[in-house]
Amino acid sequence: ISTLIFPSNKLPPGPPAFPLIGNFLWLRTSLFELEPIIRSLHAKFGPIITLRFGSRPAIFVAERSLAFQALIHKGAVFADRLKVDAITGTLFTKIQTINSARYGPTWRILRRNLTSQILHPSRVKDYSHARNWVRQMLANRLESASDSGNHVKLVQEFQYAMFCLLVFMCFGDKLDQNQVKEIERVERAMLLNSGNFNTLNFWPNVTKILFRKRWAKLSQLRKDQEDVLIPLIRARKKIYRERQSKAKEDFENEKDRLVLCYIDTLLDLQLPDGSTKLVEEEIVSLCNEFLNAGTDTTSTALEWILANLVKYPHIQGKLFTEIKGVMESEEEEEVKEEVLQKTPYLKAVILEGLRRHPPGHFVVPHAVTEDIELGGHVIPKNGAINFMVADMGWDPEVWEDPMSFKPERFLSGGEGEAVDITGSKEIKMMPFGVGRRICPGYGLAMLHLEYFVANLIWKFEWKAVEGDEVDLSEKQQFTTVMKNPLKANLIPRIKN
Ligand code: HEM
Repeated sequence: ISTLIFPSNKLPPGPPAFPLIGNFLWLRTSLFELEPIIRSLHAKFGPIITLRFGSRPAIFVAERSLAFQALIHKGAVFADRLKVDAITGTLFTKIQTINSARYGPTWRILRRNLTSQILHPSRVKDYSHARNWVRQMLANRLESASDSGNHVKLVQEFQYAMFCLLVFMCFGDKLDQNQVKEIERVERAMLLNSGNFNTLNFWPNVTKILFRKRWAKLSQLRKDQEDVLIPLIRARKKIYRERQSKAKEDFENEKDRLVLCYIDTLLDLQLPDGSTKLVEEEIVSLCNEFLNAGTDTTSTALEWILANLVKYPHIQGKLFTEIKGVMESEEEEEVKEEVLQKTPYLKAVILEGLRRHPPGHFVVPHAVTEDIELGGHVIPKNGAINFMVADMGWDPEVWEDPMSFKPERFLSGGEGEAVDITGSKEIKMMPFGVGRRICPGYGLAMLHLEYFVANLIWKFEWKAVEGDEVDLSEKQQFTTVMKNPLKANLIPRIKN
């Protein structure tokens, strides 16, 4: 229908579409596989192109100024998501998640709850003891593995550490290792299979017959998640309600002192219609989002950053010297969060990691609330709009020798000095997206990256394994990860 309203010459240009099935490219499952093809189509057709996936046009924007016009100037129009897809519509509850909610009152309430109750800097500070606990645990696990001469799968250790942290913030308590592993298992199973399920969204009535087994697996994975998370939600709800009834009169005061976890904030959340509260299945979906959004992305970034520090020992040396300069003594075990404001080189290393290796090479697809013009073309309401995050951070017009890892570019006099990653004045890089849908967790993510990189470098000297040099090739696995996972020799620096 949109083709009738908008003749295809008004849409951004692209390869011709086949009737009915659309561009054959949709048959490929992951955007990552399409990335080089999309890049070559940009070279041919320009910075904004259209591909057809099924009946829906997919627009790809590769230029920083166009992304700025869309996400900042016309931000309110470009902040929507596409209508609930078949998978979420069939299996999950109507609310879904912040990420998938349409731009409107429900999205606003869910997002504001997360940002003001959990991700607010004062609340984040309340969880510093949890970060210290996870730091110790990670360091111990890495140390005992390196003592035994085994090369641990570092990225799995990072994932587990981030999971412990996010589980703590979600459920308000340390869970034992088995419980955390169980949550990690059901969450990762869904995440790693998500690529296989994408095809189910095309003509669900047909795929329900053609891909019966895939649909059954999807239902099973969702059921596994509910089986693991619902008992934890109920247990926390009991604690929260008991405290509520015990201290009825001064509950409000107690609430101020109580460190709220994500579940607590969801239990009494009022939805826009004023009366309804979230049901358990909806809370499960929001927990899934919280746990997944903050673990895989951060552990992927950690692996890329440490890989570069192993590959370039002079950068690691410079970083260690900076950290040493802010520590009170060489025996001090923890690089405390308070000193992280005094480490500009550390920040430069993290930013360079996110620029050169953004965990997501595309933002989550956006949609527009109404048909709108961009770059002389029409962006239609039924289209999915993708922004090429990696390409923005590799633009040679901004970044000198963009594919090299050079943290110095973020220091005084460099092209990235005082870069604003929220892109509110100009987009130079956008690892967290920009505008109204910008990742609400970016402050927490930056803190986690700075804290863990600083502590891991303070604790160990990271050296390449002889004959097994660091390989920076990429592969897609929900995020863009190292094709050959990082291996390193970890030599403890501090003798306790
Ligand atoms: C290095 C770590 C992280 C990276 C690179 C990252 C990146 C992103 C990106 C690119 C988006 C999509 C933006 C868009 O659609 O335009 C996003 C959305 C989101 N992220 Fe993150 N993220 C990270 C960590 C976190 C953390 C720690 C949390 C929370 C605990 C989080 C929660 C979310 C949520 C809820 C959304 C959906 C926002 C919305 O649609 O309004 N992320 N993130």
